[in-house]
Order: sequence, then C-alpha cells, then structure tokens
Amino acid sequence: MLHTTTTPAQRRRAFRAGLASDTLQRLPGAPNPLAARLIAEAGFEGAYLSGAVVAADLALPDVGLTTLTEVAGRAGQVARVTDLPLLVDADTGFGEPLSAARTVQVLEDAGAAGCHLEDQENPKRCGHLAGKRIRPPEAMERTIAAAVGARRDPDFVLCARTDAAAVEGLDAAIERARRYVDAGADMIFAEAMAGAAEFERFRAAIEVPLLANMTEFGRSELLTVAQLTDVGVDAVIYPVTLLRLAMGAIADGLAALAAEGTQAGLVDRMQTRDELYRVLDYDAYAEFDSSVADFRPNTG
Ligand SMILES: C[C@](O)(C(=O)O)[C@H](CC(=O)O)C(=O)O
Ligand SMILES: [Mg+2]
Repeated sequence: MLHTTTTPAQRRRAFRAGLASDTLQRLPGAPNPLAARLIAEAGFEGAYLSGAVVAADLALPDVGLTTLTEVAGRAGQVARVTDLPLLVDADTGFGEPLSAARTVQVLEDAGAAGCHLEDQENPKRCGHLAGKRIRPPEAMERTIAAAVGARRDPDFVLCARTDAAAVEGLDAAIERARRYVDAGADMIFAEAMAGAAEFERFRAAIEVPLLANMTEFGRSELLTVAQLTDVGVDAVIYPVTLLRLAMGAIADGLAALAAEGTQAGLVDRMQTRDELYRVLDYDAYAEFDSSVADFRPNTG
C-alpha cells in the first residue's frame, strides 16, 4: 500500500551510503507524491523537493514567498509514500540562524533525508537568474553552524549551496565552499556551474560530496550521468524536469481539447486508468478492506 516501508533514519543512512559510493545519486524533482512513486519505480537513487516547483505549483515565482510550513508539508507528503531518500530545498533557511535551525528540525520530522541551505540574501531568487545578492560568508557560516547544531539525527545530510560563482567568480565560490565545509556542511551544492570544467575545480578543492544542478533553460550545460561521474560529482538534481514535462503536456492537451472539441485524440498519450491504479496499488487497498470486513450483501 502507499506508504514508505522504511524509517527516516534508514533512508538517511541509505543516502549517506549512496553519496559515499561510486554511483552518482540521481534525484529527479518530485512535483507531487504520486510522481515520487514513479521516480522510485524507474530506479532512481533518490528524489528531490524543489523550492522552485513548490512555488510554481502554487502559481508563485521562486523568490522566497513560500513558507517553511508549505515546504515541510509537501516534503512530508512525498516522504511518506516513498522509500527513496528525499533531499529538500530549504532556500535560505527561512530566516536567521535560529530559523534555519528550526527548519532542519521540522524537515527531520517530515522524514527528509537532508536539505540544502543557500547563501543568497533574501529575497532569494533562482540561482540561474541575473541580479543575485550574496550574504557575507560569515553570515552563512553562522547559519550552517546553527543548522548542524540543531540536527538530532547525525545522518541527516546538511548541504550548503553557494550561489557565489555568478556573483563573485569561481575562485570565491570555491573558497566559500571550503569555509562552509569547515562550518559543518556535509555536502556542497555548486550552483549555476557553466560546465564540467567548473565542477572539476570544485571537486579538486573540497573533500565532501558534491551536488550538481541539471536544471533546464539555465546557465548550466546539461551534462550526462557519465560526464558528471567523470568529473567526480556525487549527486545530481533534475529539479524542475518533471514539472516542465507535465506542464508542457497540459498546455498541449488544453490546446488540442479547445481546438478539437474532444479529448479523444489525446487518450493514447494519457496514463491509463489501469496504470494509475497500479501505481496507487489500488488492489492492496481493496484486499485490506476485505480482510477487515466483508461488505458484500448477505454475508457476515
Ligand atoms: C534548484 C532550485 O533551487 C530549485 O528550487 O529547484 C532552482 C531550479 C531552477 O529554478 O531551475 C535553482 O535556483 O537553480
Ligand atoms: Mg530552489
């Protein structure tokens, strides 16, 4: 039935083990809990909760409008239906260091395997846009230290994201990453890298796992799993990929429905009722029901 069969602690250990292995941990962004089921079935190592997707789903831009409650609520909904570790985008931590500390605990309670905090000033924006403003590294170090200190499960992965490359240059971004690791970060998210060579520079400079963001229509060349593995990246997110695919299909479908006056021509592109019920494990619910009580007339 539709619930995780593992504990958050087990999923965090699995995530840590995956990051320590030679296999690139591939984390597609789950636009909803149902999609997380498909991500698991397709054999991915983990799932990602994108702040951009949580915002876009609410028809909001990704400029720090969403709250911890909204993000944690979504994280909890996704985490409870999958055995995959879930990495959550915690933006800037939703406030000052004390708030970042609370964010970590709330996301632990939601069942996440880890989260990332970024060094942008509020209001933050997508890391692939121009005009970003970066906090002083000392301020980010305080946030990381607070987050690390608040964590109750030492396996909860605290990832520090630096947006500095686009603002201060690659050397400064790498220097920040070093400092963030010293402050306690378990993983570094090198945001908006142009290509493989930039990841290589980060890789040579830091010891902890390195995360790449393969978001479309951004500043980064879309590197393959083989290319990312070659340069020593440990985890990759495809944060908005599934939302973009789904919204593309929705827009096309609406246009066709409006033009044709029927959806009949679209049916062969749809997930079928049978397939939806299979993913939902519908039969198991029916069986569960009948094991509790027999609702057929004239029995029992
Ligand atoms: C990774 C990211 O933080 C997200 O919220 O998914 C975004 C993705 C995007 O806007 O394409 C980002 O800032 O890179
Ligand atoms: Mg984000």
